[in-house]
Amino acid sequence: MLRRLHGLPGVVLALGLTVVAVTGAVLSLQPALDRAAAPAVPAGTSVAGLAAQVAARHPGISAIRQRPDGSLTVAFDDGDARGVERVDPATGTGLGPYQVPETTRFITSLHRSFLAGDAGRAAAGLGALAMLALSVSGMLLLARRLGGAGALLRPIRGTPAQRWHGELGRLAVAGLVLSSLTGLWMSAGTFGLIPEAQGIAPAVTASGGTPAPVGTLAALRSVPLAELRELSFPDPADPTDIFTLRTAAGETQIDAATGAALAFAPATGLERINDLVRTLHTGRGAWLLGLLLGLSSAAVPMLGATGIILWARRRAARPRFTANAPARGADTVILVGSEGNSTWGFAGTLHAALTAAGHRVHIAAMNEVGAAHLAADRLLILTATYGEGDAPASAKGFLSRLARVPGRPPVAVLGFGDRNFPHFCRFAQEVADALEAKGCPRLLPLKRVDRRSAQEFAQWGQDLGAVLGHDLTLSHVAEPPKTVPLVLAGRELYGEALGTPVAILRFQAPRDPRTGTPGRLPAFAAGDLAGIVPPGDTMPRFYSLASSTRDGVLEICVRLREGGLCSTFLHALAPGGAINAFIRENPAFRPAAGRAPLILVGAGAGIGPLAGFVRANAEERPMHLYWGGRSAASDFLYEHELAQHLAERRLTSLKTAFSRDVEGGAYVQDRIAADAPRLRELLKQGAQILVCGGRDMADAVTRAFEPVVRPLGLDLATLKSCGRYVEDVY
Ligand SMILES: Cc1cc2nc3c(=O)[nH]c(=O)nc-3n(C[C@H](O)[C@H](O)[C@H](O)COP(=O)(O)O)c2cc1C
Repeated sequence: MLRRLHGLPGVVLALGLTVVAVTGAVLSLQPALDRAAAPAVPAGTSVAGLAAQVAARHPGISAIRQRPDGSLTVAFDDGDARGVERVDPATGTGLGPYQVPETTRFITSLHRSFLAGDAGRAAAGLGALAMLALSVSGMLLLARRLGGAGALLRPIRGTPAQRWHGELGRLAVAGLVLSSLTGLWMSAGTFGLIPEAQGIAPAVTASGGTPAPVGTLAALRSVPLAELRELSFPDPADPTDIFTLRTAAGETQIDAATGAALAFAPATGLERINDLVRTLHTGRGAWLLGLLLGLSSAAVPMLGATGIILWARRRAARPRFTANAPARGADTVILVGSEGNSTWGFAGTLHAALTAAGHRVHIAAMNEVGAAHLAADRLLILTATYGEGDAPASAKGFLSRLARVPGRPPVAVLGFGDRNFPHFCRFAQEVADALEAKGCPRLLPLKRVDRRSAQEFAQWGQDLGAVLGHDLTLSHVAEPPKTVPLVLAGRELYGEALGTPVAILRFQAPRDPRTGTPGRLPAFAAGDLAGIVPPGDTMPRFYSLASSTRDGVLEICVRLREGGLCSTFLHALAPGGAINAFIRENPAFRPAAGRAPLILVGAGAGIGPLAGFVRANAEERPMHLYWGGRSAASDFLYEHELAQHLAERRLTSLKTAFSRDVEGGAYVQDRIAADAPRLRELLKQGAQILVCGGRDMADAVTRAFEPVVRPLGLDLATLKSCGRYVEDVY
């Protein structure tokens, strides 16, 4: 719901809001410029003093105004000359005619009404309402993503578009909320939705005597010039007319002959609110606030652009289902937890089979769980597991939402995972436990599907059919991922002497056969994953990328595994040989933004993405690499490149450990333990730790880091939860 409120309306309104925000940002400069240009109002000058000086030059003076930026203007009609003139507050001398530049007038009109009169003014008012809704829903979404309102200042992880959108959003949100609230108030005033602010001045009777010189009037002599808002002069032809003086406190009517204050109408509460709202919206009279509001508004085009990218990506990734029954009234609800979309494919097969069997079936992402889903006759949950047994993207918010949603339908949970991971289907287990704790009866025991096995899925379908009392045949044919062809451009082989060959493979896009021009690589960054489908199989294998598109090659490190279909295929590939691959973004495994030091830890082929991070470090951010191999002579991957990076300061320090070397015989975790004091110093500076390699190495490294971080009052769980300890483990 929240995402729907934020997503599509944001995209639709992006252009209109950009116009309002950019013009607002330009106008916000005005108060600071005006303030710099306006002559200072000298202390000790009274309204009477200035009025006398100006009246001496302009016998037909009708009003003096002090504008919010502090400048003074005089309206006059002297018979031969008339107009509005700026005056020096110290001497009352004229500073030239007052006029708003044509460009400012144009920008103001664009800002207030899109140059379209009342209809445009109404649209701008609705725009302010939309901006308010987008700001609030955006912050709620960010809080949900970062782990609650208390976590709103945590580092934001994800793709560049996600990071920019989140960072800019939280920087600008206060200014945008203030601008939109005050803009809404002013719009409501324009359309008469707020009652008249002005108090009613009491009826007074002037003495009718001969007007005294304005400089002598007591009620004007007692008011400092700095407090003046406006002084209206009496009509010289009407002896009963009076002076009207407006200050922030209210309106005073003054006898032109005696100089006595005849009546005082204090400013109403509404007038004071209007004044405050105008100041808070325009920054006039508060130039610094104006600039801050302007900066917030200037973020809107970028927020719009990154928002559109995020929305389009989410839309493209969302699977489509024909005949999805509405959630309300569905007898069966399928909720899906997926990151790479394959689980959606299985869920689609299940949806179609159940619908064909006569059920009303609704399918949705686990993150969307709501009361209508839990009101169904039965709930079927299909979910993948990632990382340390974590939730996939479409299920990240499920457990926290589940606790708040009422309803206890009978459930069956089907986990999708990979037995090669130590936490096989751990998230599915957590979901099943949470549902049981909530009191949902179990329709079927938790079932785990290994590596997308169509047979295991079909078996579960039979079990489900037995419970439902009808046949349920689930024949799922996985949709192959969209791959691009790549050709091997170069290879380096290490570790042969040890019987554990590791190859660095560099691929390029094939050349155009007609023109011979090099093809374009897909977009990727070091640390993302390349999915490679070996010939004769449908299951992709994932390899961490050691390069980014900018390097002009797709580079991976592959260890030859005994009986491994894909690694055998890749090691046998000759230069010019072709593969089919696709990119899976891996935003969780990237250096955090900023200049805090990075501690990179890896072993064997796990050096790939770490070498990629170092290679991309042109800005010489402190990077410390700990890497473990078997033998310095045989499998020191990237040896020469790393030496060059050290010389160029892309790499700050390198510590290696070789397990098979006679004098060394050490592992990477030994280097961590030995370097504890230095690592503690780096962690005090906010260092982030990135670990890549096999599961056993990663566990040993975790154990080695525990005593390193403990004296700092830290623990690895905390570092992991805020993205300062991230792993890419296989
Ligand atoms: C980076 C990565 C991490 C994974 N971590 C686990 C894990 O910890 N436990 C597990 O059982 N499966 C793990 N898997 C396997 C996925 O859960 C499995 O491939 C699943 O079918 C993916 O479904 P999806 O395409 O819908 O996201 C992981 C896969 C990848 C690519």
